[in-house]
Amino acid sequence: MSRFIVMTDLAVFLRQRLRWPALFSLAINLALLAPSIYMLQVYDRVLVTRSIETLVMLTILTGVTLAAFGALDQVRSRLLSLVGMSLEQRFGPTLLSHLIVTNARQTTTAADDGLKDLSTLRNFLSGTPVVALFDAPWAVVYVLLIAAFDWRLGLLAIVSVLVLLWLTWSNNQRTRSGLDGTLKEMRAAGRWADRCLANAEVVTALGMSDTLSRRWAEQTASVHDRNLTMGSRTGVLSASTRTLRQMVQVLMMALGAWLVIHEGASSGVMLATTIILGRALAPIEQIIGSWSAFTEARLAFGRLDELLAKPPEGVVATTLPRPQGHLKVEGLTHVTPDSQRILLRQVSFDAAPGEIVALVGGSGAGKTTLARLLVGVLRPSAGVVRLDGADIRQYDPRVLGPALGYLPQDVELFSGTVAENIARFTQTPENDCAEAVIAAAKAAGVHELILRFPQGYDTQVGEGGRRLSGGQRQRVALARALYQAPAVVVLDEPDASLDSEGEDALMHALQGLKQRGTTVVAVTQRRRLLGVADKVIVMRDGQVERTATQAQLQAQAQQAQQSQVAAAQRSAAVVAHPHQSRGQTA
Ligand SMILES: Nc1ncnc2c1ncn2[C@@H]1O[C@H](COP(=O)(O)OP(=O)(O)OP(=O)(O)O)[C@@H](O)[C@H]1O
Repeated sequence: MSRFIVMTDLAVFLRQRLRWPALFSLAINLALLAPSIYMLQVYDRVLVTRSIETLVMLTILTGVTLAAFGALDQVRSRLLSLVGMSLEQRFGPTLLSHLIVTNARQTTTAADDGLKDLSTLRNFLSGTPVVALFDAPWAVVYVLLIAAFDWRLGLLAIVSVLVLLWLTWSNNQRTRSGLDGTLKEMRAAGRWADRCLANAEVVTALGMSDTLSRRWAEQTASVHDRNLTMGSRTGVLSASTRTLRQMVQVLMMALGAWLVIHEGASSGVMLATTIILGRALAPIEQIIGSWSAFTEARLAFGRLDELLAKPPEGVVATTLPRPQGHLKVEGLTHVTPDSQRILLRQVSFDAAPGEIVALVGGSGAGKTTLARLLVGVLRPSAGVVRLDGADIRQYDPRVLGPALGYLPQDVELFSGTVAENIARFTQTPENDCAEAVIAAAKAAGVHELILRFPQGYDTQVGEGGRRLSGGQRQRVALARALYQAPAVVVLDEPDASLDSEGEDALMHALQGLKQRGTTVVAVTQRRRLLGVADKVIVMRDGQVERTATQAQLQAQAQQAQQSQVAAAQRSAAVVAHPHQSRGQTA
């Protein structure tokens, strides 16, 4: 169905919420006619009748109307700010969830752009340019009013409005693509700076701050150049619009004066129509003056609308029960969405509850990619990951999330306490999850370590978990992966930063998972972990090179040991009886 027929949530929300400010604009624009009517009455009535009483009455009435205008204008601004705020509250969480998922799937390079778009739209709604947008349609009413006084004055007003509208349109055509490009480049430069700041540690240690800053300056310089060109174009247009408006008002006055002289029209009409025309043209002039704000808001709305129009991932009508952990991987292939590079090709294997599968292989073999596909972070280009027979995409994320444990290669914790991180931030005032948190920590063999922290489970881990050491972070993250006893646990190099105590704890944790019937898939390079694996999958260039069971591995190891022993015996025999050995060989 066409998107023009189906109004998206965002469009519906804005349409509903902007109704009130639009209604206030009606009252405000009516009130703004007061000075023109006042002038008309003073010239045509008060000065003719010389009635002070009428003058006082008219002045009081106009004063009251203008005071009402002031109050209404304030309320309208407040309403618009409220719309902006509620926009962020209403769509912020949905948008962030969308962005987290799209960022994890690597289908976008700009996760935070959506939130920036939302604040652009909010700022636009709270600013002055939007007011001009509400006032601009009133130009039609003002022009008709002028025409009601005299058709020639009306004609001049129509021509002036049309010329200004044409200038606005041509400005849009000329700056549109340029502004789009500049805004995109500005965002890319902003993201570059954000990455530099996020990696401040390595940037400082390696003395890269000057070179990276220079790269950022180069990126922004071209944007500034284009901004300058665009700004001067808009500036020229804005100045011509202002001049044109003044000239048109002079012309209006001149035509009015001509009508007064030749046709006996009232001088009140001449002044009133000039003021009304000024009112009609002001919002159009303002729109041209703040064109970049309009373009930014339009682009932000377009992007948000498109993003929010997509149904959120994982919405399923039939909720499947929590899986038991029967994992089956069928012909999994993954191609990067941007470069179309094949990272994984036709990978298949299965694992039963209580089995430990070790994924091994050289750097870049595709182990991490496979781990990401198993937990649904990446979506396969072909093939399927099944849990208890169902494609993992058929599960409601609220069911699948707690049933999965994932320890990524680069562990990041979130600012909060150790307990909050282990509980995946699910604590509520009614449920502090303490029992489940301690159970997970014990299962991960990290309980004692946490008790040694200054505030135990309530220790703040700092941004990204920086207040903990690499090994501590990894062990707390393992507890997070084991929170609420998931059915399947995927561990990407869980032993990477562990000391011998940590390794012992990990081995113990793996034995515990096995006993509890948890399915474990672990990427590893260490022999020790291979010792507890039921199955070892060797990967190479994104493909399964070989699969071996623990029995086969042990048989191989035994064979290797036997052949080593045999070789050693042969060498020993050669040393002891060199002539015999030579004779045998001959
Ligand atoms: N988003 C991406 N775009 C393009 N190539 C990618 C992307 N992610 C990973 N790769 C490439 O895919 C290949 C497999 O990467 P992966 O991280 O799965 O390897 P790995 O076996 O886990 O390696 P390591 O043991 O070094 O962590 C690598 O050659 C990597 O360069």
